[in-house]
Amino acid sequence: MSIQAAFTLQRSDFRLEVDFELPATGVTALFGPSGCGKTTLLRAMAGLERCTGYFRLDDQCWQNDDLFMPTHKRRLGYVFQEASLFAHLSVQGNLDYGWRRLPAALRRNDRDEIIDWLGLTPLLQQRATELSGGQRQRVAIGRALLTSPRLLLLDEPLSALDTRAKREILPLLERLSVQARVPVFYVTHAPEEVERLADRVLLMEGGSITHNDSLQQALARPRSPLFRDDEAAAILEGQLQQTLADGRRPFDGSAGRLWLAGPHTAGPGPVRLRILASDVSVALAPVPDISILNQLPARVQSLTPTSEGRVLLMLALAGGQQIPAQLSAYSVGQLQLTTGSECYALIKAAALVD
Ligand SMILES: Nc1ncnc2c1ncn2[C@@H]1O[C@H](COP(=O)(O)OP(=O)(O)OP(=O)(O)O)[C@@H](O)[C@H]1O
Repeated sequence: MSIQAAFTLQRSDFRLEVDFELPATGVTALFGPSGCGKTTLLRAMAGLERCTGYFRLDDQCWQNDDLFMPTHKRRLGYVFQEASLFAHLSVQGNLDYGWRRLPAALRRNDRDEIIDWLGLTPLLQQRATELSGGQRQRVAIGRALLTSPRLLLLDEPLSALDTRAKREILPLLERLSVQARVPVFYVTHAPEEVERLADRVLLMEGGSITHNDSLQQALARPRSPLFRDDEAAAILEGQLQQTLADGRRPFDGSAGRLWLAGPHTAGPGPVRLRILASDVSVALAPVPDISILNQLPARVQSLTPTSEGRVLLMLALAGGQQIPAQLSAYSVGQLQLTTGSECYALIKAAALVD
C-alpha cells in the first residue's frame, strides 16, 4: 500500500523535479517557502498540470510514459484555499452533488457520519452563499469526502480563515485521516497545523523535495523550517486519561506513561503532546528526590553540535519514539554521552498541542 510518484515540469523560471514514495495512509504535509512548488505538486497529482513522470496509488496507475489519466477519472477530492461551492445549491445540494453521481457500489464513506463529524446537520438547508468562511470550508471537505476519493488533496484549507474559524475546524481535521480512510496531502505554511495534523512531512524547496520524513524526523532536524520556537521538539501521540485526585494527569503513549501536571481542560481521549528540546535533560540513572515527574529510559541515537557550546541529542525511547534534548557541550562531555549511550530522559514540561 504505497504512493509512488515522480514529476518533472519546466516553467520559464521554475522547475519542479520530485521523486518520492510514501505509505498510502495518513496525512502528509507539504511544507516549504512560498513559491517552492507545493501547489504545483498537488496539481500534478491531480492531473491538472501536464508533467512528465509517473503516479501510482496502490495498484492503480494514474500516469506513466504511456498513460495520462484525465483529472475527472482520478478518484480524488481537492479542497482549495477558498471553498468553491455551487452558489445556487443548498449545503445539502452541494454535499449530494458528488454523492449522487457515484454508483452505490463505489460509496465507501458513510454520508451521515461525515455530515455529523463536520457539524453540518444544522446547516443542510442553508444556501451556500449564506455561510461563513469556516462553514464553507467544512462543506467543501464534506463534499470532497462524499465522492469516496482514493486520495484527498487539501491546499491551505485554513489560510483564508480568521483565528476563530481556524480554531473551530482544526479539531475536526484531527480526525481527517480516520474519517477519510484515504491518504491525505495537506499544503500549509503553518508549523502548528503540521504538528497537529501530519503523520509525515515532505519538506520542499526550489521545486524539489529536500526531505521525506516522519513528523518526528521533520521536527527533530537541527534548524528545521518547522521549528515554532526556534528549536527542535517532539510530538508524542497517546491517550490522555482523567486527572487523578492528586492533580496529576496520566498520558499513555508508545513510550509508556507520562505524567502531566497543571490544569488541562481537554477531556480524556487521543491527544498529541509537544515536548521542546530545551525541556529535556539527561541523566545516567534515575534521579530520586527531584521535582521532575517524568524520567524515561532512553538511548542516545545522535549528537549534533548546533550553536556555540550546544549539542542537540536525539534520544530513542521505548517503543521507538524519539525526542530531542538540548544540552551544553560541557554536560555531554561530563556524562560522556556518545551514540548508543544508555541514559534517562528527564522531561521537565510537556504541553498539549492545541
Ligand atoms: N500558472 C502558472 N504559470 C506560470 N508560473 C506559475 C504558475 N503557477 C505557479 N507558477 C510559478 O511556479 C512556482 C511554484 O508555484 P506554486 O504555486 O506551486 O508554489 P507554492 O509553494 O504553492 O507557493 P505558495 O506557498 O505561495 O502558495 C512559482 O515560482 C510560481 O510563481
